Amino acid sequence: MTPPAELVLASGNAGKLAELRALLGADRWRLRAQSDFGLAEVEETGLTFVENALLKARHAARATGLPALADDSGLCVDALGGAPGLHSARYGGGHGDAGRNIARLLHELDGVPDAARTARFYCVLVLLRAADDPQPIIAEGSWPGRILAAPRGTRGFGYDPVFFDPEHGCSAAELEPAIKNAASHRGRALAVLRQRLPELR
Ligand SMILES: O=c1nc[nH]c2c1ncn2[C@H]1C[C@H](O)[C@@H](COP(=O)(O)OP(=O)(O)OP(=O)(O)O)O1
Ligand SMILES: [Mg+2]
Repeated sequence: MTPPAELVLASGNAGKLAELRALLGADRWRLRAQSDFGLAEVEETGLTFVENALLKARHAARATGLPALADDSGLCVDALGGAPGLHSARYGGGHGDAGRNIARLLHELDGVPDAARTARFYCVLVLLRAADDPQPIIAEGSWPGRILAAPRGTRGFGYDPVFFDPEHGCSAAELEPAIKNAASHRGRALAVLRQRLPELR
């Protein structure tokens, strides 16, 4: 039995690492956190989710010499013209401060009726087999829902407490991790990535 191949996750987000580890399974790939290598986060100067994910994957692959998987994702709210979108991590002013991000989102949506609070989580995954891989594998996934008036649930991370999943009738933060992974933008993107990379099947 060949040992699982090592893959560095080009992310500083513990919630993404946990979900991608669960989604990939430990038998075929050993997903290493970039923090294991003391890697600082790269500045996300891209104008699209794809560009940012490519930036992150290239940076981690170069620094570690390993194949790299990056995730750039965000919450796109229709009533806000798709915002916070690419800027989801810094929407509240800090970086990755879910409390401030949610507080600003609820403020911006104050008075907007339920029917007009539609949104979707969006995720782009990029896998590079090596830093100079000329054919990055790119996959995307989208999860439709709507924004609650107040947070519900304690599971997951980021905007999960205010993201209502109509299919399950609860917030993403009220879902068991395996159920969220089966429904989420990240789970859907990984399913597409698997189809494009035999080694992931
Ligand atoms: O399943 C999710 N459930 C809740 N919130 C989520 C999810 N997926 C992304 N998000 C939010 C978190 C962050 O505010 C932004 C991603 O920003 P994004 O730059 O891709 O991630 P990040 O800065 O947290 O870590 P990193 O860039 O190192 O991967 O969207
Ligand atoms: Mg980021």
